[in-house]
Amino acid sequence: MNARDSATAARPAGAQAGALDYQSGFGNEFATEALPGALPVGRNSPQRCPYGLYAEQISGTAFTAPRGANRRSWLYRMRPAAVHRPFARIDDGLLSNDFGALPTSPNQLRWDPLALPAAGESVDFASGLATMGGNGDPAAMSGCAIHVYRANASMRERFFCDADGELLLVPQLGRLRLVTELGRLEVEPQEIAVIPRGIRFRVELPDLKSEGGTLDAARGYVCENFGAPFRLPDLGPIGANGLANPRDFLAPVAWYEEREGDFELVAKFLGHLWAAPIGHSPIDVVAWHGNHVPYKYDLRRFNAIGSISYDHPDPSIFLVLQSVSDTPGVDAIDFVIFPPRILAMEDTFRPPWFHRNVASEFMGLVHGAYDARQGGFVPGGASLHNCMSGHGPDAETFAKASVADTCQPHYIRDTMAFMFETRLPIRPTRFALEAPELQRDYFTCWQGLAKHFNGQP
Ligand SMILES: O=C(O)Cc1cc(O)ccc1O
Ligand SMILES: [Fe+2]
Repeated sequence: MNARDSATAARPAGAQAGALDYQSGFGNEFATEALPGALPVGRNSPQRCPYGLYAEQISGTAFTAPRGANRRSWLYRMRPAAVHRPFARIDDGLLSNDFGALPTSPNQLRWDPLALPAAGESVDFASGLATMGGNGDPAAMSGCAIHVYRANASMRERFFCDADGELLLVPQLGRLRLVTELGRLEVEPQEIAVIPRGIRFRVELPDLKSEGGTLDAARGYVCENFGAPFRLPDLGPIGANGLANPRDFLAPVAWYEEREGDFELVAKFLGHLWAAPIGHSPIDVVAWHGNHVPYKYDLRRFNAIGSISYDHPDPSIFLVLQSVSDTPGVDAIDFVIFPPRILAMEDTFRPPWFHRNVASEFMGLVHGAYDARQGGFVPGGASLHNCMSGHGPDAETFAKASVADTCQPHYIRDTMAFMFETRLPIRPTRFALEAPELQRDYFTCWQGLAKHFNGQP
């Protein structure tokens, strides 16, 4: 096997080995080259590209999508993406888009952190994906699947790509180093990454003991978005700044590896996994430009906006990214976070209110504790409150918050919960419903909410 990469070939003077470079801004028209002059100037497809590279376009939206929503990138690479042997079906493992396999109940559901791979088995990111639930259909390009990944091996000879949707990755345990066609990104817990539909990548796990770190395995959550690519929401009366600010989104710079060998390209297509032999690394893009790009975002940079008078606002105030549906004002998916913040509302029951929503809520916890439910929801765990399922603070939280001093600010520190909130109900998979981690007694957290009504005002 012959191997070379662009960090060793073209590291700028003074750049630290291992530290990655990024370009900043959400949805920008980026331009980057790992070798000087590799990016054609003034046209996308010259008769002969510099360095003998091939020009290739990848589109993420319809060619005719309005300019503000249009996503595509031009890649200048050693071999076109077409160069691989035919794909054949492989075992889907715990990945599934069969969302109707078991009846979806209206019950509140919650899971303990999902078990990490056993020491004896080698599981990489692609084979460690387990689907918790989802809705819609990748063939209809609408809806989403919600997965967890549990992995204890880096991908080096295997590459993954998802034709069914873009991948929103939420690491909870251990960093991910995403080596993509467009360059490299490193994300740690409390950061997220988005890999656009179709982009090929492999995942290294730098925190594993086998890689010089301290962990036996990595774990995190994934929202696989079959529909319109995630975008930043409009801010309305909030103004020109706030929530997730565009400049905090980071895209990679061009980076390539020149490797030949007996590699495998795994593709997710129409809900199933396929694999093709490939004789070279597809991470061979020397230069690119465009806006169909992977990106990362540090959730700790989120500018949380809330009530400074009274009442607990709707959680849409914590919207990071949205995937819009065909109905104006109704998102197919909202990615919402519950970051550290200061509660100042006076004469208010400050935690989330009791509620039933038309949208469906899958929640995960990356760090710390969640203010609405004191016990049982722990980092790496998950909950699902589907359309119209009643939920809210547990009995313990209700008791405390009902007598709290609301003349004092309350500092919520050390927390990072998130929600994949979807327009359609989320149907849990067989894996999720039969998992030993499913908390069969979850409903009991509300049973202590006694009747206090006594006919007196
Ligand atoms: O159910 C939850 O804990 C999430 C949530 C939080 C909030 O502040 C308001 C509504 C809501 O669904
Ligand atoms: Fe909720």
